[in-house]
Amino acid sequence: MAKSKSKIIYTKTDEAPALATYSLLPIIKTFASAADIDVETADISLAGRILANFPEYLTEDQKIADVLSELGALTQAPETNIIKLPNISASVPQLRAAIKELNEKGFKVPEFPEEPTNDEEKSIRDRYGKVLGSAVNPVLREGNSDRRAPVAVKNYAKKFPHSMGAWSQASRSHVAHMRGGDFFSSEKSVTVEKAGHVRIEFTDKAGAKTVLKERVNLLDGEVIDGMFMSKKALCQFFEEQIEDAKKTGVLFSLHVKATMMKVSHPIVFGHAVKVFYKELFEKYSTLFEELGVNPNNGLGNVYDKISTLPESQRSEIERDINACYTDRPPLAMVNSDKGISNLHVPSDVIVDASMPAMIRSSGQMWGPDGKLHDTKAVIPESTYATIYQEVINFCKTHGAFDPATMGTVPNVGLMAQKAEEYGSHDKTFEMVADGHVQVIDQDGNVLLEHDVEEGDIWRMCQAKDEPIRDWVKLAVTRSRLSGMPAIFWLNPERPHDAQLIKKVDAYLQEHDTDGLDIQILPPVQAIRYTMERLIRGQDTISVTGNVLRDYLTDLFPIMELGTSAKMLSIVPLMAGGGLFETGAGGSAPKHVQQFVEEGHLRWDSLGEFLALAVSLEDLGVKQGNARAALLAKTLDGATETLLDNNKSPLRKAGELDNRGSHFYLAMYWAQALASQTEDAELAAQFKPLAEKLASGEQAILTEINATQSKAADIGGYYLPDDEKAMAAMCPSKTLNDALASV
Ligand SMILES: NC(=O)C1=CN([C@@H]2O[C@H](COP(=O)(O)OP(=O)(O)OC[C@H]3O[C@@H](n4cnc5c(N)ncnc54)[C@H](OP(=O)(O)O)[C@@H]3O)[C@@H](O)[C@H]2O)C=CC1
Ligand SMILES: O=C(O)CCC(=O)C(=O)O
Ligand SMILES: [Mg+2]
Repeated sequence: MAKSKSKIIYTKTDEAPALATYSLLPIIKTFASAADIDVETADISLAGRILANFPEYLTEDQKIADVLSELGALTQAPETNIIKLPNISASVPQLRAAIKELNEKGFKVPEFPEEPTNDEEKSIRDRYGKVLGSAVNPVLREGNSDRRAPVAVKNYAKKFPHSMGAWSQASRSHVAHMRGGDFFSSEKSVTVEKAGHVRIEFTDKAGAKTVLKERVNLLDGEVIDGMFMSKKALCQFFEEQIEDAKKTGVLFSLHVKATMMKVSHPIVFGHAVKVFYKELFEKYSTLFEELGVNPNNGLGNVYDKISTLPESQRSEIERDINACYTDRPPLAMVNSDKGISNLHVPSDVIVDASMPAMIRSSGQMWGPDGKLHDTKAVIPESTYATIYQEVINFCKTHGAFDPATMGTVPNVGLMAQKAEEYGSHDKTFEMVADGHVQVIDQDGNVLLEHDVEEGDIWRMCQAKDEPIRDWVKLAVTRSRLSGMPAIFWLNPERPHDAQLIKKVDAYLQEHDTDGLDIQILPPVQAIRYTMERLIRGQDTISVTGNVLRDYLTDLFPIMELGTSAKMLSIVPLMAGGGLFETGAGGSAPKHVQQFVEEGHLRWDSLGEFLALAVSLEDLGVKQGNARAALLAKTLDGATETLLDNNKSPLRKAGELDNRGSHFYLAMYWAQALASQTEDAELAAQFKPLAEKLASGEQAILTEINATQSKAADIGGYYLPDDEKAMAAMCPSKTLNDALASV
């Protein structure tokens, strides 16, 4: 029987990585075809996902398949090999902007009904709910997370350390979190022995019952948690922190994850907006109600909604917005030139990336005056906020970390099957009245319960047993392979962690841990221990739940490497396949802005190079494709050469950018293939390309440079025009012709 072709699925996403793909994919396809590998693209962009969910609004030729669901199904097949680039986890303002662009391009998808008034609108709202926020990653991540800095990348960072802002002991920057009334203080957790199901029920003060969720299926040994955040405590906390920032003269900044925690965090964000602009929301409560202002979408939503009002009324409101600032502390700014603050939209400041960026800049953020200032970083939920204060304390005592000498902190993260908080969205509810929430099993036993008040955010989380077992195994495997200690960041005083610790203790027995240093420490101690080692150049694996996975895989890489985009980010799928994520960062919206204005894309595709190499290696091992293995080896060599020769993109127009960097990768890869001796046929195939690229170097760079320092037209933001984007991203005829000749 003929051996079936190997296949890599390469995702088409959004913003900077999508732009980079126009330039990188032709190179990847050229090389992969030599090993008989099909590289198939899969559109999981925000625009693509909107179109796939509303076929009946589209003409026949506008319809596209629901690729995300197809990929989700494929994660269960052992031969699956997916390269996943970062995508937009859309906030409501982003979703609206994408819908508007699609409408303008003739795709008649419906408006997003924020407050549906009839069944049809409700159904549209629900369907958009599947597109909103972090809607891709949880579908594809059917395995746990293995994120680390490859040795070559780490060595490069040590040799050419990026800048780190100095820390002063006099810094007044700090983290503020709640001391009560948050999820941490109300968490309850149980492990269910046998598979079954639960329902979530709310009973109001008058005894009337509402079923919040009819059925949640549970597997043997599943850990479930219930918890809530008190609206009163949260708003009081915001009030106190705003006052304190004003009194002490530091910037006020809010760090949440409204994109990934797509139900609970927009509500938290909205309360911050309402408290900060209290006088405004009080004075205009009726008008804002009529206009449909939703503070959960930020102050930007107020500006949007009042834009239709007559000039005089609008300027009065704008004056009142400005008046709020006199009694309030200065806000941390996203763009001080344009007056965009931290509270403008919920997707501009995302805690995983924003806190490390602040720590890297001496604990400071940009103020309204366009200067850096000490900052109060408000992270309401205390469960994980405490680790950032530890980092700040550490930097104040020891100074900034030094990328030239510091060790590394890889992460093994519990992530599979929507583990923990990041899978809680369909079980998160904003309480409509005071009352009582219960989680009741199939036999009528109450497993979890809480007294709640109107406006509280209640949620249930799940962590399944098999993923936990697989996570423990991955931690042991990584510790064995790397020789590094592995620390489970679990707090015995936290109910959920106490359940996990029992399982970790039990599952560790299934492995040979002789000679390994495996410990369980609460997060605050774990980070202290890790940092003490880190400044001595020692490496420590963090083994964490899903939220800390997210936080730490930006925090440490941003300090160690300058960006988390340079991480190897592997998800060994539990069904046997592989999901290879390209770094741990996001889709870098600022880079697109620069490309469109200046024709320079500073996006570094190193994450893509690394992911491609492990994806090829996986095909080599699992499908016995020797040429794939050779491509992997030579690609790794080419990436190292690229780093050694400093051919990563630089920041300014006129310097080497993403496209130029891709050219160098292609040249080094072709040269590595041409000079290897394991496969003479392959060497002969790539020799002419290697020669053409080497002799064409100046011409290629000149052709790319000619497009720099001027605006680039990509024909759209959420749905770029393929032809225009391709032309903008592949401007070198010499390079295009050379690739086509293979
Ligand atoms: N896996 C996924 O799908 C993920 C998706 N996201 C989504 O991405 C979007 C943006 O998120 P945000 O929090 O701003 O985080 P990003 O990681 O996208 O951006 C923060 C900064 O990190 C730097 N950066 C990130 N990637 C690269 C790269 N490849 N090369 C060079 N620099 C890079 C850039 O710094 P500088 O500007 O200094 O160059 C960038 O401005 C959001 O929609 C978010 O939901 C976020 C995380 C993961
Ligand atoms: O899915 C998302 O919204 C972000 C994912 C992320 O930040 C991560 O995996 O590190
Ligand atoms: Mg992250």
